[in-house]
Amino acid sequence: MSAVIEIEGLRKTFHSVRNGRRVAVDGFDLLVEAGQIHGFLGPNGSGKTTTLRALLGLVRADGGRMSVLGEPSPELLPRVAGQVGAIVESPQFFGNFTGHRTLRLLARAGGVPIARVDEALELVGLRDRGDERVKGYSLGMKQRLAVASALLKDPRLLILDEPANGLDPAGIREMRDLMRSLAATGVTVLVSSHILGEIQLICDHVTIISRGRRVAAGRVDEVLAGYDRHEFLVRVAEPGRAVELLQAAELTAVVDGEALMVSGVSDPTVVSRVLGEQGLWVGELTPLRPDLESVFLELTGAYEHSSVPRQVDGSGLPHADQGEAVINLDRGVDA
Ligand SMILES: Nc1ncnc2c1ncn2[C@@H]1O[C@H](COP(=O)(O)OP(=O)(O)OP(=O)(O)O)[C@@H](O)[C@H]1O
Repeated sequence: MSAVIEIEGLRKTFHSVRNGRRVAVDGFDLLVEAGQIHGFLGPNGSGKTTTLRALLGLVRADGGRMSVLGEPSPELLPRVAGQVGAIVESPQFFGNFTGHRTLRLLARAGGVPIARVDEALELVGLRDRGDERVKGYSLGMKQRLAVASALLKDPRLLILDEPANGLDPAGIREMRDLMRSLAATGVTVLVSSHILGEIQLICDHVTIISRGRRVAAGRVDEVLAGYDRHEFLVRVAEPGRAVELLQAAELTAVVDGEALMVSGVSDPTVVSRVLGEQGLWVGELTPLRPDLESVFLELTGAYEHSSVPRQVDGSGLPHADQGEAVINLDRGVDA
């Protein structure tokens, strides 16, 4: 797989008279490969937006190397900007313009064929509503119009910062379906979010950031597997006696309410055999798999209170000595 985004050792500190010195990104690494739907997860203020803005040349990084589609970013980002769609700040649209007119203007400004407007509206499911004024759109429709604007260029890479923000469950579902259908067409998607369930449903890969540092990265199932304690919830008639029997069989078991928890179990049939042999019949034996939320809380919650978050091993991250892509968001570069 080829790298679509590579970030290595990104650093950014903001200085202001009021807040003093604030380290937003502290040696952060990110690798997004072609075809991935990559979730970029982190608590509020952990550095997600700053990372994306630095990647796109909207804020000047203090250190580190970045590339987009093989071009060093932000220096050579313009070379690939036409292949990158990004929504890093919620775009503002004129309420009195229709969705179609909005995209026509953007297409003209960006040198994109007007025929692409209908295609983009189709892709985000707004083809039938394109002639309505934007002020009548729901928030979810406005978000989809924003995605359509990023799709005008027919990008190979789509970067979305918190696209589900402010959406109701139906809007979130629409956004999820949209990302899936885009990925099915071969677009690589990097999506930042703090809505963990969504990331778990949509993304195949994830990078978790805490206090400006990467604390986990990889395939979602592999990241989760790393936190699997092989725990099972067991229901039997006599939990106290069951715990004694399991402990005697050298298993780790504790009473948990009316059930018991057994951990470190590689083969759950051992649990039912040990108990069954003593006449205790197992009524339920449920594996307790970690979800992204528990992993996220463990990684970010715990480290929020430690002095320095652990930086995960950056192995597998090639040095970013190639190029990048830039997005025209009509913004200046923050110092
Ligand atoms: N322009 C700025 N000036 C000063 N500090 C900033 C600026 N932009 C971001 N920060 C600070 O940098 C840190 C990281 O912010 P950032 O917006 O990148 O986080 P985030 O993960 O995107 O958060 P959220 O999910 O709340 O958007 C925060 O402490 C924030 O206050």
